[in-house]
Amino acid sequence: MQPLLEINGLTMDFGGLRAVDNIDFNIYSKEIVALIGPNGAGKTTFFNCVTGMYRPTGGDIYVHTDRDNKKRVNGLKPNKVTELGLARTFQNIRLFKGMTVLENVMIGRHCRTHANIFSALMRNKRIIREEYESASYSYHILERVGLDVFANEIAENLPYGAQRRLEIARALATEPKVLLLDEPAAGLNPQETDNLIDIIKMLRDEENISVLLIEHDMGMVMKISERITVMDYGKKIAEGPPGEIKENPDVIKAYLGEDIDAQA
Ligand SMILES: Nc1ncnc2c1ncn2[C@@H]1O[C@H](COP(=O)(O)OP(=O)(O)OP(=O)(O)O)[C@@H](O)[C@H]1O
Repeated sequence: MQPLLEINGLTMDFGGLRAVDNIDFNIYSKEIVALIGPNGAGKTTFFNCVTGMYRPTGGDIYVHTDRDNKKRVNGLKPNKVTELGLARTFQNIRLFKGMTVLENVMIGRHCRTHANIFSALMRNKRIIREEYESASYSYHILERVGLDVFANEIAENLPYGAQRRLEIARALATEPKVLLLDEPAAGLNPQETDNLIDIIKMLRDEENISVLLIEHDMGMVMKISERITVMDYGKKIAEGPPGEIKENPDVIKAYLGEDIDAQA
């Protein structure tokens, strides 16, 4: 089976610091995979390389566009990476706070429409139709993540947990094949975390989206992941199903006595 995302020997140096060290990683259709590791292990740098925020110093990143074709992602701008089907959220919420919830999702939709500054000024028939389609598609996404009731609210007035879901909705508007979530459960209460787990599973089961998440909430990681990749000091130190990872001596050592089993 072809992976959706194929990464070989990914390496990222910041001066003398090797933040990501020769990582191989694949994600396949309809998978939920967690990327874990202690603080500073290189997880966010890995995301930044994959999504075009950083140009890796070594290795190859490919998106399989169909059965026989793959496109090299290294060095592409973030918007081009998004067009290839990779979307992400960030550790810190990055919404357009003064805009409505629906408008925030419509902005995410932009990479799938043809609007530009000139066509928007002209407001020809095609643009008006596209705007309408973008609004109704975005509203549908809000329904999927349970935010449709807030569609016309200003984003910054939403409760924190709903703002986190809105970030996911905005990423979904780009029609990703793989969704990369950077600490999606940070700051959520247990009920909100359970709700997030349901949303992620729904995306896999009903929208055929694969999800790669960085997460420190081990309870969530163990509940949701089919596979876990563990990084430490930039290297991949383990990979496997949750049951194996919990028992892996290298992983236990990397967490320096943090009892990942007890947190699960
Ligand atoms: N832009 C940068 N310039 C220089 N060093 C960086 C840069 N970004 C990250 N680093 C360093 O790279 C290493 C990996 O950082 P990274 O943020 O990727 O870790 P992480 O696993 O995501 O950590 P956390 O779980 O705390 O978010 C750290 O030593 C960090 O200080």
